[in-house]
Amino acid sequence: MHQDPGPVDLSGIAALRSVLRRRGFRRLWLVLAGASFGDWIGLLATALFAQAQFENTAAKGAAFGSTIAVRLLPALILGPIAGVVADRFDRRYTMVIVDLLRFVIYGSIPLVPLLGGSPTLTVTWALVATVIGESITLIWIPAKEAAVPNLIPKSQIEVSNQLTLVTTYGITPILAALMLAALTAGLEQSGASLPAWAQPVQIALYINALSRLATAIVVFFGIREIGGKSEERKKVAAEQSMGRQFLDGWKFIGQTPMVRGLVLGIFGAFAAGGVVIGAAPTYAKSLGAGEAAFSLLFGVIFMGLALGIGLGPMIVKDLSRRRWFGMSIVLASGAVMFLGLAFHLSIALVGALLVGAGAGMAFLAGTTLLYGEIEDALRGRVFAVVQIGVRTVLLLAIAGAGILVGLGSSRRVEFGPVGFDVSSTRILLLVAGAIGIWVGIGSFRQMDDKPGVPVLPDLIGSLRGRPLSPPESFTRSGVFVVFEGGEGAGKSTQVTRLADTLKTEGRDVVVTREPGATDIGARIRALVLDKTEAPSARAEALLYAADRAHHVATVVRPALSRGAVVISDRYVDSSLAYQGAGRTLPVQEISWLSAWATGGLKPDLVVLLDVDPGVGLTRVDDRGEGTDRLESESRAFHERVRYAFLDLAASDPKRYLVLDAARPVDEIAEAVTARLAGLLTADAKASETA
Ligand SMILES: Nc1ncnc2c1ncn2[C@@H]1O[C@H](COP(=O)(O)OP(=O)(O)OP(=O)(O)O)[C@@H](O)[C@H]1O
Ligand SMILES: Cc1cn([C@H]2C[C@H](O)[C@@H](COP(=O)(O)O)O2)c(=O)[nH]c1=O
Repeated sequence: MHQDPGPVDLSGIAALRSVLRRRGFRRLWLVLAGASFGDWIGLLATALFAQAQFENTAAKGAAFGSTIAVRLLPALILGPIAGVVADRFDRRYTMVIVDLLRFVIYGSIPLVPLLGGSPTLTVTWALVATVIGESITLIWIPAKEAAVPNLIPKSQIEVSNQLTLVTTYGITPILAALMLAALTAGLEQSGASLPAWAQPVQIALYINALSRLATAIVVFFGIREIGGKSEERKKVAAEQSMGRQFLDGWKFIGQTPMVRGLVLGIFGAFAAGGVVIGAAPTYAKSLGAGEAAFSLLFGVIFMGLALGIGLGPMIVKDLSRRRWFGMSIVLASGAVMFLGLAFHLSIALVGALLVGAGAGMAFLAGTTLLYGEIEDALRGRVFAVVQIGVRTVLLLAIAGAGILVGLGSSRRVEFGPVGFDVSSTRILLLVAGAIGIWVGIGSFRQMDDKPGVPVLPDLIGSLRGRPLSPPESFTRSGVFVVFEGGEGAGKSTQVTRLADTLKTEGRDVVVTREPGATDIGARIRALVLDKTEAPSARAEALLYAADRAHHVATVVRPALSRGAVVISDRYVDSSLAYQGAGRTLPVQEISWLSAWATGGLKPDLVVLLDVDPGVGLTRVDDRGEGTDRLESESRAFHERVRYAFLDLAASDPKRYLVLDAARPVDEIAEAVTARLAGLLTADAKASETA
C-alpha cells in the first residue's frame, strides 16, 4: 500500500492543496464527488419520476415517500455482511463491480415506461431497483472508506475528511438540485417539447446511471493503488471464514474502548439529530414564527454543520481528537437542550447553529478517528457497523420523536396561582439533549487519551495553540519535595536540614537543585547566571526549561522510580515566578513549556519560604560571595517574584506549605518535618497495599 510520511503541520488552504496533490486521493475524491452527485440527483429524480406516474394526489405522495423510505431499508438487510466483503475482497474490484451493477440498475428505471410498462409496474421497478442499488451501495461505501487511509498519510486524514464531507453533504446536493431545477426550468421556458425518454427527470436518471459508469472507469484505470490486499488482510481471509470474520468484527468493536466509545458517540449524536428532525415541525410552530421557521431552522442547522466541519479544526487546533469528539457531542446535545428552552426564533436559531456545529465537529472527529486509528484489516467492518447503525438509529429517532410529539400536545400546568405551558416537544428536546450529554461524557471517558489532564485548561490551552501534555507514565514509588522562594530565603539551609533528618531515619534521599544539578545543567547555570552577557527573556526561559528537562529525565525520575525521597532546591514554580511574573512573559506559556519539559511531573509537596526581598537580598549580601545576574535584578522584579510564589501556593493549598522565612531555622525545619511525616506515612501505606 502506498503510504508516505508527507508534511505534518500544514493547516487550512496549504493542507488542502497538499492533500489534493496526491494523485490517488485526488482521483478518489473526484469519484466520490461524482458518486455523490449521482446519489443526490438519483434520489430526487427517482422520487419525482415515481410521483409523475400518477394523477391522483394521494398516490403521488405515496410514490414520492416510498422511494425515499426504501433507501433506508437495505442497511438492515445487507449491512451486516457489507463490511466483511470490504475487508475480505479486493477493494478496487469490489467498487468497480458494484458501480457497473448500479449503472445497469439505475439506467433501467427510466426504460420501463418506454418499453410499455404500466405506472404501477414502473413505480414498483423504481422501488425494487432502488432497494437493490442501495443494498450494493452498502458494500461500495465501506470499501471506499477503508481504502482512503491507504492513499494519504495519517497527518492529512482530517483535511481529506473535511474535503469529502463538504463535497458529499454541501456541494453535490446543491449542484444536483440546481441541475434538476435548471433542466426543468430551461425546458419550460424554451417551450420545446421533448420526447418521453428525454424529459428532465429521465435525463437526471441517465446522469445518475452514467455517473456510476464514470466512477467505475476511474477506479479501475486511475486508482490502481487501492487494489490488492495488505499481508494482514490476506492472512485473515485465508484463515477465517466469512462468518468468523463477521463475528470478529463485532467482537473488536465491543472489546476496544476507543471504538466502542466512538460508535456509541456517533449513534448518540445521530439519535439526538433524529429527535430534532422528528420534533422540528411541531417545534417550529411552537415558536409562533410562521411557516418559514421550519425551513429557517433546518437551513441554520446545515450552516452550523458546514461551519463545524470547515472551521472546527482551525478553532480547536491541537486538541486531542478523541477528546474533541466527546466534547462536540456534549456541545451538540447541550444545544438540543437549549432549543428545548428557547422561546423566541432568534434564540432558537443560535441553538440550531450550535447543534449543527457540534454535530459537524463530532462527525469530522469521528470519521478521522475511524480512518486513522483502525487497522486496515478491520476497517471495512467497523465502517459497515457505523453505517447500518447510523441509518437505523436515525430512522427510529425520527419516527419515535414524530410519534411522541404527536401523542402529547401542549398542556397547561397549574401550581396554585402559578401556571405555565409545557409542550411535549420541548420535554422531548430536553430529554434527548440530556441523554446526548450523558452519551458524550460516556464516550469521552471511554476514549480519553489524556487521563489526568484537566479538561477545561486543556481545551483553553488548545484554543491558544498549546494543549496540555498528559503526564509521562512511570512507576513512581518515591516522594518528591521542592523548596521554593526568593533570593536568600533559606532554601539551601532547609534542604540540608531535611535531608539530614531523613537520612538519620535510614531513608534513601537524593538532594538536588535547579539549575545546575547535572553536568549539562552546570554549564547552563553558568551561562544563565553570568553577568557579562544577558540572554533575551525567551532564551532565558528556554535555558531553564532545558536544564529542567535533563534534570528530571536523568536525576529526578530515576530516583523516584527506585523509591527515594527527592528534595529539590527550586523547580517549575521558579520559572513561573521569575520568567513569568519577573520578566513578564505569559505565565501560561511558561507553564506549558515546563509541563512539556518535565513530562507533567509534579512535586508531592512544595515548601514555600516566603521572604521579604529586602531581607533575603541582605542575607545574600551578608554571605559575601557577590551577586549573580538574577540576584542583581531590581527590587520591583523581586517583589513580583514573591507575590507570584504566594499566588501559586494559594491556587493549590493542598500541595503547598507556606512558611515565614524570617522564623528561626529550627522552627522552619520542624514545621517541614511535621508536614512531610504525614506524606511519608501515606506513601508507606500505599506501597504496602500495592
Ligand atoms: N531562617 C533564617 N533566619 C536567618 N538567616 C537564615 C535563615 N535561613 C538561612 N539563613 C541564612 O541566610 C543566608 C541564605 O541562606 P540560604 O543559602 O539557605 O538561602 P537560599 O534561599 O538557598 O539562597 P539562594 O536564593 O541564594 O539560593 C545564609 O547565610 C543562611 O545562613
Ligand atoms: C530554577 C530557576 C531559577 N531561576 C533563578 C532564581 C535564582 O536567581 C537563580 C538560581 O540560583 P539559586 O542558587 O537558586 O539562587 O536562577 C529562574 O529564574 N528560573 C528558574 O526556573
